[in-house]
Amino acid sequence: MSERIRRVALVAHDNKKVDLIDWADRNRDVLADCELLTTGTTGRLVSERTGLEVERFQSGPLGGDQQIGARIAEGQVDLLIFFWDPLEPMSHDPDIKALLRIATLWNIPIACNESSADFIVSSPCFRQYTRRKPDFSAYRSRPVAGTDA
Ligand SMILES: O=C(CO)COP(=O)(O)O
Repeated sequence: MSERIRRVALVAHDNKKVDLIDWADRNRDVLADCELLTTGTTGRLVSERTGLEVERFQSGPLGGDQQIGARIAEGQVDLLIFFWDPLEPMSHDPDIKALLRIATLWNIPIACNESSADFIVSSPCFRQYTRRKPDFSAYRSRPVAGTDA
């Protein structure tokens, strides 16, 4: 069944927030048609600038990346736009890696900068796409030495 990108997670580090809110403003019409999930400060800035409604989680350092990662694992996110900062070390680096890892694992499209975000929203796949959902059934029931007969 073909689907459209509907649930979009928006996250940006402080040095990239201006880039993200400018991008969101430029793509306001596209995003108005989507459910937006955001980390705390990013969400406040996006909604202040665009007037769009967003579902805001905790700020990244307080667990917001993990909350979005959990939504991805639950199959509730279609696209991750995450303008992370490649020049600054972050206190919550493990959470950032985890978010990027879980999005990769679940085959979610990820844009880490403006150019990639532009490519994704202008792609025909944005409107109609069948994302292959990975099959992890082997992980749910794999045999573990010493525990299985
Ligand atoms: O730190 C973040 C992502 O790792 C973003 O968090 P904020 O949107 O709360 O600044």
